[in-house]
Amino acid sequence: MAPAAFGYRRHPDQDRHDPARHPVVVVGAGPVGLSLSIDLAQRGQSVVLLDDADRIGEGSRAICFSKRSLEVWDRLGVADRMLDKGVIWQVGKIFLRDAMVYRFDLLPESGHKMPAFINLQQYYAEAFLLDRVQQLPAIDLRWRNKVTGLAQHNDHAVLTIATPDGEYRLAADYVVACDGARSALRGLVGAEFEGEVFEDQFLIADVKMQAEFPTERWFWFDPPFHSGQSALLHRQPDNVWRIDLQIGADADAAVERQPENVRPRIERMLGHGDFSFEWISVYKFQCRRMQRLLHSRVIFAGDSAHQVSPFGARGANSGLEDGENLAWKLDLVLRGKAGAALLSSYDVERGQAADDNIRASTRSTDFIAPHSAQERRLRGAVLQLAKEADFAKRMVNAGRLSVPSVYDSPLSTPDAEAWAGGPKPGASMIDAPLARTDGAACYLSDAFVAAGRGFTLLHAANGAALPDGVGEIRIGRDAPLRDNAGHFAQRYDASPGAAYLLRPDGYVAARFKQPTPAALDAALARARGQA
Ligand SMILES: O=C(O)CCc1cccc(O)c1
Repeated sequence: MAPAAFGYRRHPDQDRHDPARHPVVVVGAGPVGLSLSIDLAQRGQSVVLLDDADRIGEGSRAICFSKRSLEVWDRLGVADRMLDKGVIWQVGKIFLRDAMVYRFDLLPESGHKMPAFINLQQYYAEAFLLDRVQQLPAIDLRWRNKVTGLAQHNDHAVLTIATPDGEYRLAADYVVACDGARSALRGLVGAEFEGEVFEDQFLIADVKMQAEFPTERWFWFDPPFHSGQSALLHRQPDNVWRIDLQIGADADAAVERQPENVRPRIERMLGHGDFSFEWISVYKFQCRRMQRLLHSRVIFAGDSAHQVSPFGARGANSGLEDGENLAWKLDLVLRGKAGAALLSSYDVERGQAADDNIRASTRSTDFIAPHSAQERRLRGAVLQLAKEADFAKRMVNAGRLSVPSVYDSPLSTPDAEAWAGGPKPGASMIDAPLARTDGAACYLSDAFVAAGRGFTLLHAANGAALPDGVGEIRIGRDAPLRDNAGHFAQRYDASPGAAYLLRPDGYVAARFKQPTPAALDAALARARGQA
C-alpha cells in the first residue's frame, strides 16, 4: 500500500512571540501517540499531536494486535474497522524440522467480544486511528513538526519545534513522548536505554502471494528450508504474509536485505517463486528500557520507553497499554482531581509491565538463539521431548504472546476476603457475555463503555450506595443486565452482593464480597492516588 501523505500547515502558534501553552503535547503520531491522543480527547482534553513526518509509517512493522489492544481500541471507537480488515487468529503451531511438536490456543473459551489476536499491517491501524483523530476537533495534529529542543520548568515544559517554516516554541503542562525507539525526547532528557541487544539477526519479509496456509501462527525450529535456524509465518490481510527468518550474528544486514538475496530463501521455504515483496528489513532483538518513564514534565510511552523482540508481539501492544494506563491519570491530574502520586503510579505500573515483557522476551530470545553449544543441546532435548511429554511442551518458548501484566500497585486495595477466582486487584477486567432486560445480547466490555469509562462499580446487584462520580454495572435477576449463562458469576467468583471497583482503564482497583460505603470510599481514594 502506498503510504498516505499529509500536508504541513502553518499554525498561528508559530507566529507568537511567547510560546503558546497547551495542557498536553503528544509527540509521535504512531499507533501509541494516536491512540493516547484519542483517549485524552474522548475524556475532554485538548491535545496537540506532533509528528516529524508527513505520512503514516511505511512498511508493515507491527502486525499482531492483542485482545487487550482491541479492547482499548473498542473504547476508542476504532475496533470495528480493525476487526473488519484484520485477520483473526488464536491458534499457534510449533514445528521441529517438519514435525509439529506443540499446538496452542490463545482463547479456548467463548463469550469474549474480542478475539485473541488480529494480524493487521501497522499502516492500516494508523490509517484507521487517523480517521478517528479527524473526527475529534480536540486533537490538533501538526505534521512535519520535529522536536529539537526541550526546557523543563517547575510546572511545564517548553519544546522547540522545527518546521519547514523554521523553528517555534510550544509550552505544555505535560509532554508525552511517543516518538518511537529513536526518540528525540529521550535524548533531550538525557536518558539512556538500559538492557541487552542480542547478537542474532532476523530477516523480515512481507511477501504477497496466494497461499492456502491456515490463519495460524507457525514457528519452526531448524526447518528443512532454513537449516539450523528458526522461522515464523503469519498471515496478514491482502494476501500478504509476514516471514521472519533467523540469519545469525555474522550475517551482513546490508547484503541480506537485498531482494535478490532474500528471494532464494523464500523460494526454499515456499517451494515456488510466485510471490512479490512488499517490505524487507533486518533487525536485532533488543530487550531494554529507560529506568524511569517520568522525567519531570515529560512522560515516555511505547518504544521510546522500552523495547522488546518482535517475537511475542509485546512491542506495539505494550505501548497501547501504556497509553491506556496514562490517559485517565493525566486527565484527572489536568482537571486538578488528582496529584503527582497518580502520575507516579504510571511509572510504577508500566515500569513493572516493561520488566515483565523484557523478562519474557529475553527468555524466548535465549531459547530461540541459544548462547552456547550446551544451551543448544538442552534446547534440542526439550524440543524432542515436547512431541510426547506435556512438561517439555511447557518449556518450549518460541515467543509466548503478549498478555496484560498484573500490577503490584499502590492504587490497589488488597483483598480482605478469600476469592476462589476472578481478576484480583491490579489485574485487568475479563469480558463476559450478558443480556439486557429486553433479551438483547451484549458484553461486559460494552457495559463498561456505557457506564462512562470512569471508575465503575461492577456488582452482582447488592443495593450498595455508589460513591460520588462512580459509574455502575449492575448484574442480577432484577438488574439491567442478566448473567443468563453464568459466565460473569464464574469468571468473577461473583456470589450475590459481590462488587468489583474498576478503574477507568478497566483494571480492578478493589473487590469485596459485601462492600460497605466506607470500604468503597477508601478504595476509591486509594485508586485515585489519594491514600
Ligand atoms: O508471532 C509473534 O511472536 C510476533 C510476530 C511479529 C510481530 C512483529 C514483527 C514481526 O516481525 C513478527
